[in-house]
Amino acid sequence: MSDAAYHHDTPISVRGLKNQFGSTVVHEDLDLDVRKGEILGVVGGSGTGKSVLMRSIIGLQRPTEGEVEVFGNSITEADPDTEIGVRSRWGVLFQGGALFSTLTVAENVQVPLKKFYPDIEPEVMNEIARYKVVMSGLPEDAASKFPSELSGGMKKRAGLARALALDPELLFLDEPTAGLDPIGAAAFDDLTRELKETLGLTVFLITHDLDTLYEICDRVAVIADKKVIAVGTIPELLETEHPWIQEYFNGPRGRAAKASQDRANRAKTGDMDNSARSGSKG
Ligand SMILES: Nc1ncnc2c1ncn2[C@@H]1O[C@H](COP(=O)(O)OP(=O)(O)OP(=O)(O)O)[C@@H](O)[C@H]1O
Repeated sequence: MSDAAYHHDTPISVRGLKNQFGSTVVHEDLDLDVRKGEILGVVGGSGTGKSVLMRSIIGLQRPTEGEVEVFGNSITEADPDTEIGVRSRWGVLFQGGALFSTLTVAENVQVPLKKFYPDIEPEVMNEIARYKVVMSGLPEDAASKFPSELSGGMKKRAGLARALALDPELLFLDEPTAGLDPIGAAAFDDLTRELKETLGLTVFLITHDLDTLYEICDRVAVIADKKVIAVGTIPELLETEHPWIQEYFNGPRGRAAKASQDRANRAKTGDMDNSARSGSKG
């Protein structure tokens, strides 16, 4: 494949990544490609460095070694201008939403707009913010509320509205369903899938939620032993012998999530009307 075609099909490419904090090596020789238009689930035990990987990709964490490219631009060696250009092409939902508590939801959504397009008229800013709020499944009146007035699920949606502010091509979600009840989590999964389909987004999604993996992820990358040890569809992953993968997907929670998806698939084809979420949370 030519370089240009590769970058077009592979918006994120990580090669030989190393991250070390003091004497603790979190990543060593980690490689990962994210394909255009996919939802890639990223899993791994606690502390395996999923968030550090995401921070390395979006340029918040300078790696000890290795190369990260986003849309063919080096993040690791970016000069400040390219970095800014690339940054406007992605949106990030951090763990817990990370909203500014002294700003309303609409003002939170406007933070990236003001940073990248400071000359937009205030009325247009307000209009865009309202549109993103509704697109994220919040009632329109949520725009004027403060984060403290929102439920956990609404805060996630507000964080998502902010992540969508700049019409990104790439969306980073760090444990979006953590702390949501099973119905709220399923609704958030549906929204993620809908946004991917309607906006053509590529999604990098860190999760412990097996239902999310089964329901919406096109492929799953597994982090263990400081690397991405496997990446593929869940059936492909199950063919590998790695004990962590086997325990994760074939353990009781993994089996419950699979059974729940099988039921949902049968319901879709009319066999049975039961699409209950397994409720398994990591
Ligand atoms: N800025 C930092 N300074 C020192 N150590 C750090 C820093 N950031 C992360 N770490 C360490 O790197 C390791 C990986 O952290 P990270 O938050 O990426 O894990 P994770 O896989 O996202 O975990 P979890 O599933 O629990 O959220 C942890 O041991 C953490 O303490």
